[in-house]
Amino acid sequence: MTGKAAIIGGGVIGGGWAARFVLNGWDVAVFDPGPDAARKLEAVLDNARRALPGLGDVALPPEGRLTLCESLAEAVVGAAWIQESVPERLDLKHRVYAELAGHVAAGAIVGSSTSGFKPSQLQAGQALAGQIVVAHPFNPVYLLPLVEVVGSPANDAAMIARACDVLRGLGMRPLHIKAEIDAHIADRLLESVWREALWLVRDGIATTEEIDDAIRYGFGLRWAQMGLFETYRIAGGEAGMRHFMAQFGPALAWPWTRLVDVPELTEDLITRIADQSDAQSGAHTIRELERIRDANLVGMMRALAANDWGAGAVQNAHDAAREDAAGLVAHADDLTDPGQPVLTLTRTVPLDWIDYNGHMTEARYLDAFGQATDRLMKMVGCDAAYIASGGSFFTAETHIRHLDEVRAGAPVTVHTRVLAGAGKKMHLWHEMRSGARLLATGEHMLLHVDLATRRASPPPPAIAGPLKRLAEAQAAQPWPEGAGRAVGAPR
Ligand SMILES: NC(=O)C1=CN([C@@H]2O[C@H](COP(=O)(O)OP(=O)(O)OC[C@H]3O[C@@H](n4cnc5c(N)ncnc54)[C@H](O)[C@@H]3O)[C@@H](O)[C@H]2O)C=CC1
Ligand SMILES: C[N+](C)(C)CC(=O)CC(=O)[O-]
Repeated sequence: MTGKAAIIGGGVIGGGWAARFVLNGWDVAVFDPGPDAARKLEAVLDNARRALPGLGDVALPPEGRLTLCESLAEAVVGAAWIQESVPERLDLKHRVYAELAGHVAAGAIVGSSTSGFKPSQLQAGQALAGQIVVAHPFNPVYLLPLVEVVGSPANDAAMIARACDVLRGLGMRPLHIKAEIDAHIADRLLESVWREALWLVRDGIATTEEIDDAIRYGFGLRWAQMGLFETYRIAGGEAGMRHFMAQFGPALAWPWTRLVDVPELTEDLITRIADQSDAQSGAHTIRELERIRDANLVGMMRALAANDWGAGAVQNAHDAAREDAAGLVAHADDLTDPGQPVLTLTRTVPLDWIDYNGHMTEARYLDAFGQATDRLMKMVGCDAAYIASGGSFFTAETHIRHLDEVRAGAPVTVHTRVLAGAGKKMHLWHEMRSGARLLATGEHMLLHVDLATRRASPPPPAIAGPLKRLAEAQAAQPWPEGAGRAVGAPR
């Protein structure tokens, strides 16, 4: 699902929204009267282009068109989604909604990025009330999937469901919060940790860096993949959550937190925090820190995707929903021209595939060819259900030729030929390209295996049939240059 989105306010968050929409194929119009808006928007987009396209295993659609508009009215013409991302001031947000009222289409959704206002506060006195909904994202909006969606009685359920569908189409994870509350869910949690941290700095107990270390070397990593309660369930040992509650429940009555108290943000405290933060991170510009953060997030989220877990599972669902549009065919018998090499991979080189030479590292060629092999297996019927039933293919031999280099952010495809597919054997030939450039070839011999005995065995007809048909259809193609070759000079 694509269309046109209008972003009102193109700062940290509006810029992130613009990037998420545009990189998912939407046309985007931004209105921001700030003098520096165009430069800041480009800087966010540059970083987003570097990080997001490689996050998933399936290529994103071609980028939409991005326009910076002179007026709010111009930006919202024809927009199906308007995302208000102006500063966190209710009077300002109200002024924006009032101006939108004459220009927004009847079915359009007006999402607000507000960190803390309730939807009924945003909607109060507004002609567009029924169209306004909280859509609270997390920075960087182009990478993090969570978006808190909060409506009020003024919104009908179908509109909220439609809003969630649009957000899912952008690869996001809408969390529909059923009751209105100041600061929604996530900012309540963040605010409580922040308050506690401010006390620790104010009282001279820890520096900003020590507090960050306490998070990032420990529980921050746990939270990133399991959150709070699932983590504590495990901390209760085999007896689980009840035991955890019994052990740590009494601590709730002890002075472990100053949560109800807020330290006064005196000039002295602000200066202390700003100075400590400069000492901690001042060696990097904000844009450099964003790139470091993005590379870390991409690596972590791709690790989560490998386990189909949490934020990684959201990315996998987005990839799966995009397969058709990216030209990937589900089953070999559905190919329009099975005589041609089959598209088995179309993706962007992700940040975590790059090595010290500044190009895609050798192990990732095998990773990419492995993904292509997995798809070919699936296409001939060797899918997850079949593997769970006790059969699969094992790779017996691989020969990769590295012919040209490729850098992060480059689009790559793999097309695959079945050189032989009979009996227990499946002989594959992969060609990896970036555009017309041939980057690598991969030749792989696989054997069908009975997973109970771990021994080679002939595949059942449901797999042998499609594999044989594909091999026969491609047999007329000339033998690929380089196939069957040994490494090094002939002896
Ligand atoms: N910064 C963050 O970490 C997060 C912020 N938010 C929320 O997103 C919203 C925006 O915050 P940021 O992007 O951080 O602020 P920001 O200050 O980076 O950007 C706000 C932008 O709005 C523009 N602006 C001001 N008045 C405008 C108007 N009348 N029409 C159009 N544009 C106008 C400004 O020129 C500026 O570029 C706030 O509601 C905030 O609570 C939500 C999630 C995270
Ligand atoms: C600090 N903050 C309240 C603006 C944070 C958010 O709203 C969400 C985030 O990205 O952390």
